[in-house]
Amino acid sequence: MGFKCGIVGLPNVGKSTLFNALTKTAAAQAANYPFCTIEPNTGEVAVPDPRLQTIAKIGKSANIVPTRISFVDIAGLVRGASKGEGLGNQFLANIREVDAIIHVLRCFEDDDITHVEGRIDPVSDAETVETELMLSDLESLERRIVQFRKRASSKDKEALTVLPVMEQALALLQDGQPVRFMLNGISAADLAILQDLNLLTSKPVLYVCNVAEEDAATGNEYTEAVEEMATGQGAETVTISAAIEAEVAQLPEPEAKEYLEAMNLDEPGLDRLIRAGYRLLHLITYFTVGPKEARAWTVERGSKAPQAAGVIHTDFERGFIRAQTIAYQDYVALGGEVPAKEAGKARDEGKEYVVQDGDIMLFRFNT
Ligand SMILES: Nc1ncnc2c1ncn2[C@@H]1O[C@H](COP(=O)(O)OP(=O)(O)OP(=O)(O)O)[C@@H](O)[C@H]1O
Repeated sequence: MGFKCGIVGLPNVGKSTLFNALTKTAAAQAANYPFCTIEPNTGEVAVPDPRLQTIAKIGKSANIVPTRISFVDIAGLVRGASKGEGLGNQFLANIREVDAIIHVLRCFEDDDITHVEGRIDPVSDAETVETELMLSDLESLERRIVQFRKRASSKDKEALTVLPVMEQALALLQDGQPVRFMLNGISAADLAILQDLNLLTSKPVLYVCNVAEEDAATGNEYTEAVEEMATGQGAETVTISAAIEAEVAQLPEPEAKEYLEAMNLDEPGLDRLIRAGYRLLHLITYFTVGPKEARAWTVERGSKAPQAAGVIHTDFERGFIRAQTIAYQDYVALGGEVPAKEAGKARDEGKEYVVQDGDIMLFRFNT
């Protein structure tokens, strides 16, 4: 399916270090040099989900197959990017292709690592990046809206439905606010229109505070400032030390655990980040369980059973008849498929069933 989170931020804030850790590869070079990430690098990562181990144990599955999402390491942005400064245009084009934004903010001090603006101030950095995105959206929307206004005045049906959404987005941008602020409570129809406009600031955002090793468990004054800003926007924040994560990612399991314990961390920050990215993309997981494998599958929140079946195979969607569905809690509490069936907890769901996070599903279909 390919749901993508783009890793965005000023140069030298730790984007590539984080991306490397995420994908456990050296594919994206980390170096103390602005613009070292020139081509966008995309990596797929497994979504950590402890429920998968639990159901695999109950279902006596030989293999565990997690679901995956993609991260894209995007070149650093500088002030003026919307006017083509730095790698401006390329940066903006790359953001256009992702579904959500992981905005990395430098919350660590290190005199050896250049800060493009010469001082550590993550809130101001966030504003710099956001301003460039808003300027780019403003320019593209102002250009496009002229046509729509003309068409709407001659009662063009499409223009009449699209224009109010455009006007609302434009008003926000002119007021110095990102378009995502209109997502709260938006109707499904307007959301579809907004998504078609593909504005940079309409994408959901998650802030990552990249801190020094010693602040990984506790955060610091910078992360507090970022949290306050994020809370005001209704956005999530994840505090992580990209430098530690890059090291942990290289270690074998037992050593990684010891290292994390020594740092007072109960799990890799990356696991928290991946799960937060998954939520940001409005994704949920359903499971299939059998002797061969226990497997997690990704669907968008609100998907119906046939769409979920289609993630496994298009034939499953085309020939969908029904889905035997067991809630995760029931599957675990009752001890598997057979006892769940005996207890009447295996429901037969039809085409209109909206899949719930954690459902254990078995599809019946005609080919
Ligand atoms: N939490 C951290 N603590 C200390 N140093 C860090 C931390 N995270 C990253 N660094 C260091 O900061 C430098 C810049 O990191 P990196 O190359 O990942 O930045 P970037 O945002 O990808 O930059 P660019 O946009 O220029 O590619 C590297 O030397 C990296 O090791």
